[in-house]
Amino acid sequence: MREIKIVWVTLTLGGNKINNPLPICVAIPVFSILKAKLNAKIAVKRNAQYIEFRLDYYKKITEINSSKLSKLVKSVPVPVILTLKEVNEEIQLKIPEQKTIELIKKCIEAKPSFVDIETHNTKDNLKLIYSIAIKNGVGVIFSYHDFKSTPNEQDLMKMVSKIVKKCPSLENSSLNKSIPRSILKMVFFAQTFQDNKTILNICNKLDDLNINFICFNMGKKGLFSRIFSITKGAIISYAKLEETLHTAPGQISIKRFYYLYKKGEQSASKEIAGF
Ligand SMILES: O=C1C[C@@](O)(C(=O)O)C[C@@H](O)[C@@H]1O
Repeated sequence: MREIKIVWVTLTLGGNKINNPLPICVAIPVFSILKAKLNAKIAVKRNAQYIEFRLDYYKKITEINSSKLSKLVKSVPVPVILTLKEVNEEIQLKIPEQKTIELIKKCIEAKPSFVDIETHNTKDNLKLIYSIAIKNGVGVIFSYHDFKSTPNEQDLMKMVSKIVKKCPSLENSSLNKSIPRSILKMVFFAQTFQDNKTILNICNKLDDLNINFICFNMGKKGLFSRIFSITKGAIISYAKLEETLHTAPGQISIKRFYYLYKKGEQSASKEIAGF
């Protein structure tokens, strides 16, 4: 029975089986520094390989300093990603682009493994952040989010080449794949289960291009690609710590991520597909 399950995953995905631990990043909304540190520690105990601190949830975000940020960075023994979204509808937050850039500079001073910046920022700002980050030994994740839909494969590939041109460092990201300094992250919203297939095909293409990438679907119907993009070359996928701590639609807990990844059988796929 067990063998059948494993064969099913291989046949369905045609990808690589990832051995334990899975490259999961647990995204932690930072409501308070103390709580965020505690939650990050729990996530690491549950086998998180990366921790993302979402600073846009912090009430006094505009006053945050690099000593507080460095407390977050040092709180766990795994690579830390510091980021903030300029618009967070959940808590009605909107930060102007220039302020976001200032805050990301502060994040870099705290020396995380990565900062994560949205690709809709100007090319000059993306270049500026990348050059400061690299001087400080910090990697950059260039993020694109679509919270409504998943474009078709052709449009997605057009989008990839546009973003790669805007963030030129991505073109060279393959030079040192073992120490990624520059990662392309593209996250979409699945309206149908078919959108997962589109995204997994894009993962294959990005892998062929030797780009360090993260790519999956948000939303309930996007669970399949969230879980299995890592078998298609995506270097990280995202989960939450527990129910109340979500930072995006369709996130599941790290425990459930492991459970569904390991289950990998047809019944699981039905569940993942939201049938
Ligand atoms: O980009 C991502 C992925 C994410 O949107 C998710 O769907 O899990 C969660 C965000 O916190 C993170 O920055």
